[in-house]
Amino acid sequence: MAKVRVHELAKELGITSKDAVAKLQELGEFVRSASSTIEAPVVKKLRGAFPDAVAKPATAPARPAAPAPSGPKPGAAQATPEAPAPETPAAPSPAPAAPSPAAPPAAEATPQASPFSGGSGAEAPAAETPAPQAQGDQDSGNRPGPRPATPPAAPSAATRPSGARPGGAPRPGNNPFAPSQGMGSRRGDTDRGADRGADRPPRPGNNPFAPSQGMPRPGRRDDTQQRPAAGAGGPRPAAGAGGPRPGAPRPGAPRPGTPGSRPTPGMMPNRTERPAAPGRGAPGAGAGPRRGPGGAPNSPSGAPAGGGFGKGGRGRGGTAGAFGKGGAGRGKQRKSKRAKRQELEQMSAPSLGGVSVPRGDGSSTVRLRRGSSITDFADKIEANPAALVTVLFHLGEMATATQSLDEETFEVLGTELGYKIQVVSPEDEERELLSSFDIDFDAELEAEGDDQLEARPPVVTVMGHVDHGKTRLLDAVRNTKVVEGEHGGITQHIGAYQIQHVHEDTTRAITFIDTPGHEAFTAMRARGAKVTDIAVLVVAADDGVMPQTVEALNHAQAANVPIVVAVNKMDKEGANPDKVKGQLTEYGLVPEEYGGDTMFVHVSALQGMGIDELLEAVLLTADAALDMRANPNKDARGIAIEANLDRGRGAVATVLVQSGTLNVGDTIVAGTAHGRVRAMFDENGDVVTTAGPSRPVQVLGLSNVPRAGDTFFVTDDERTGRQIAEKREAADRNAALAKRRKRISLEDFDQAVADGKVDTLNLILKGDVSGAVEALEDSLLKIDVGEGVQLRVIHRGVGAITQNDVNLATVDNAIIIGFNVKPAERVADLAEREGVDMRFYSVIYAAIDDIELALKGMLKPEYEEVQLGTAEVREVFRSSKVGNIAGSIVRSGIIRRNSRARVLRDGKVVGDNLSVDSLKRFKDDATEVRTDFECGIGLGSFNDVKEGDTIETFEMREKPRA
Ligand SMILES: Nc1nc2c(ncn2[C@@H]2O[C@H](COP(=O)(O)OP(=O)(O)OP(=O)(O)O)[C@@H](O)[C@H]2O)c(=O)[nH]1
Repeated sequence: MAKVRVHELAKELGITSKDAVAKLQELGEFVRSASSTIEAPVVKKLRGAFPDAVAKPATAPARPAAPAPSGPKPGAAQATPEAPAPETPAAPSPAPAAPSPAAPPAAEATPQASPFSGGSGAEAPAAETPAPQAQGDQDSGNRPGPRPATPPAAPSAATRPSGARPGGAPRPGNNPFAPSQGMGSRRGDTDRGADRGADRPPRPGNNPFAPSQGMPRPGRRDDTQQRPAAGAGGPRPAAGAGGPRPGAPRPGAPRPGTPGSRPTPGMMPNRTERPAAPGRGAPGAGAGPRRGPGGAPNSPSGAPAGGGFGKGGRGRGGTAGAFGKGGAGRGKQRKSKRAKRQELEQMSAPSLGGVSVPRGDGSSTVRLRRGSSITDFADKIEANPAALVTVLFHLGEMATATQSLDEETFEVLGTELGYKIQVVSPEDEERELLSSFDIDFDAELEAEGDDQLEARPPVVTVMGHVDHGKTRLLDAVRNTKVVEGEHGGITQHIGAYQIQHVHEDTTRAITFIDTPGHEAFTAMRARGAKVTDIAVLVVAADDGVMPQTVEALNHAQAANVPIVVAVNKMDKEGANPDKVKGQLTEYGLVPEEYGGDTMFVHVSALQGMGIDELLEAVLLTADAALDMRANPNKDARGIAIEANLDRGRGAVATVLVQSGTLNVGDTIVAGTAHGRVRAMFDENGDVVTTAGPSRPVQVLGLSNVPRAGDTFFVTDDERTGRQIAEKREAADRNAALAKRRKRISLEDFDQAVADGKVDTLNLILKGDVSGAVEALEDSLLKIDVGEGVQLRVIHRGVGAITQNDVNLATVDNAIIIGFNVKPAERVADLAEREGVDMRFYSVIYAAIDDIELALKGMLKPEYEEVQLGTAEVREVFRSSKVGNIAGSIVRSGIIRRNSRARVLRDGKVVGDNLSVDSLKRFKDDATEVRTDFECGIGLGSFNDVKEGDTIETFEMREKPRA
């Protein structure tokens, strides 16, 4: 005969299992739980201990003493207030009472069960534990209580064997868990069966833990419990029935292995109760609480059916859901962990604009190349680019994820997120690029000893105010020397030339950059190139110091270039060199006779007077202030001075060798151009085969045209040259994209001031006549600009807007005002590339108004509607896919895809604010269709188009002011 179980005996004796277990322990007999089997002598002992006990039939109705089980449960006491009801119904079944010694935790689990009843059970973690057996019956498990429960119930049944129920005498041979009876494999059934124990208690000998019955081994149960993936998504609840097992996480405590201090989603306030759910406890315990609360609503009588999941779907759902999670296998569980980790990360990240992005510690530096985009930045900090776009938007800047951004924008974003942004300077970028090819010019220079250096000619740039005679002076120098030289005459202009001058009985060479004005200087400086050793500042003696004179000297001084002043037009009447000297003293150029160190030379470019003195002064200044030496015995390095594309010869570049010697046949890379030097010419058009330091030569053989200021050097092979050129090109492209965003524009000037980016509105004024320019400047300077902001005209001039103006605007963040003048196309392109705002006016007051409004932050762009074309609808084709297509003929102008549109019928607007979403010529997509051509026009979701309608297309253009 099968051994009897404690609860069966308890029932027989009319006592609770708990009492039975307690008594047994008292008697010195150790039993693990109410479901433990006991030997005959022990049975006898227990019977002896309750001599008066009257055995009750197993089928007897639940004892009214039912509460007893819940009573002793410590957990019951802790049951959440909302869930008292469940406790009572739970009572009928003493099973959950789990008074068995093995189940002390169950007691605690009970209160934890209450959340089930609380309705949050949908995610009841309880389910996790029994999961192994849940195998796929998630659905049914999710359904409300009345449905037959799913099989994995076994574990719960295990700990609350139905036999424990009062009166639930085991029916021999009846195995409620047996699959053969259509129950055993379904968890709900088992639960129910357990609850229903009074009716169908498992017969003695029936082992609900038997793996053969699809139940988890007790041992496995623990395994399951230890699995961290709390199905409910919250922190693992205390091990269900087992209460907090040693080593098991406290309810609400972070999971082991998770960053303990960080909150988990499950710890969020609205979920705090969930962890208290028992589900993850030992199966039995889990069942207990579930049944407890559940019993009430569904089965007032405490009838088992649905009792265990009394709270209907919630309880069950929770169980099944948890089963589902747990039972769905490790894959699902892992996913859950991952999801949680992500959630955790999200929670620890700052949220701006509703998105979460990782935050830096304020000191971590992120290096970005010029022209980097949000995506590049996101890559570096492992963030979602879209989230960064949102953050930036909330910081008041709009950009797409792939749009190149300028340094300021990155700084704003970086500061917000706790990162220091370091946009690599062009020089650093170049250095990094070259170091990736094992080229380090700095180290090379340092390694050069004095013995390797040889004297080289100074390189001179002539600068000065417009019309003060720069060109004439350069010509004078060249002509004088050419006349004196052996050559028949200079045949071409190559951007630079070298002359020889006898100085203190030695013939010395001087190289002149033959590009008058600031152009070469500013353009090269803008690229970080230093070509000029000495600047000759030309000041017309009859005109004195003018704004561009000041600008020129400012540039030269900023570049640390010594200045020699050529006081020109000395032949003219009214020439007043002393006035010039006096004026320049104010700018730090003090003549030697006044005790300073600046050489002033009186010249007349027109008459060729004072040229030798000027050259003398240049050499003296060079000797005094500079170390004019370079190593000629190495591969050449230098700078491109100017370049052009020649029809017959291809790219022709004038380069100035700065150190080393350039030879025909060398492979060079100059900016984004590369190639082998096919031939070299000097300024006289003569072929040269070598060019040493400070020597300008024209070079043939480059792949394309380098820009003025691009550095060049000799590479070991063509491949290296090509690779460097390509990398530079990519970097330039990015940088150019970054600049597309306007540096500063009138519309956003107030914002720039508010952001502290600027405090001065720099203007460059260009006009058709000097009177207008002066009048404009006077009026502008009279504008009341308010506090904290300044208005500065950094340059004014007569004539078209030149590249030089744009370069100046680039350097000084200025806005160019054109009064009755426009820039040449290439200049406009340059301005576009450099992000320089240019504005054109023909009425002075309009310009003044705009500047005034900009300073007050009130200048906003105005748009006007410009009609593009009209089309007459001839036939409407209906398409379920793309909506109606208007087969039309263009009557005027053009119909352009994506332009705005409206539909007119008998002169009345029947559809407005539309856009030409699709445009076809026959079957082909078209960007635009011209007058008298037929086309198919799709107006998006607007389908109310009819034959005879007119489709009018237009676009909004920024209205020119003035
Ligand atoms: N009398 C006199 N006229 C001179 C002298 N140098 C230049 N000029 C005249 O001044 C005018 C301007 O000379 P440029 O050499 O074109 O002046 P610039 O500074 O190069 O002018 P931009 O190229 O417009 O900046 C010309 O008409 C010259 O003939 C000089 O020494 N004496």
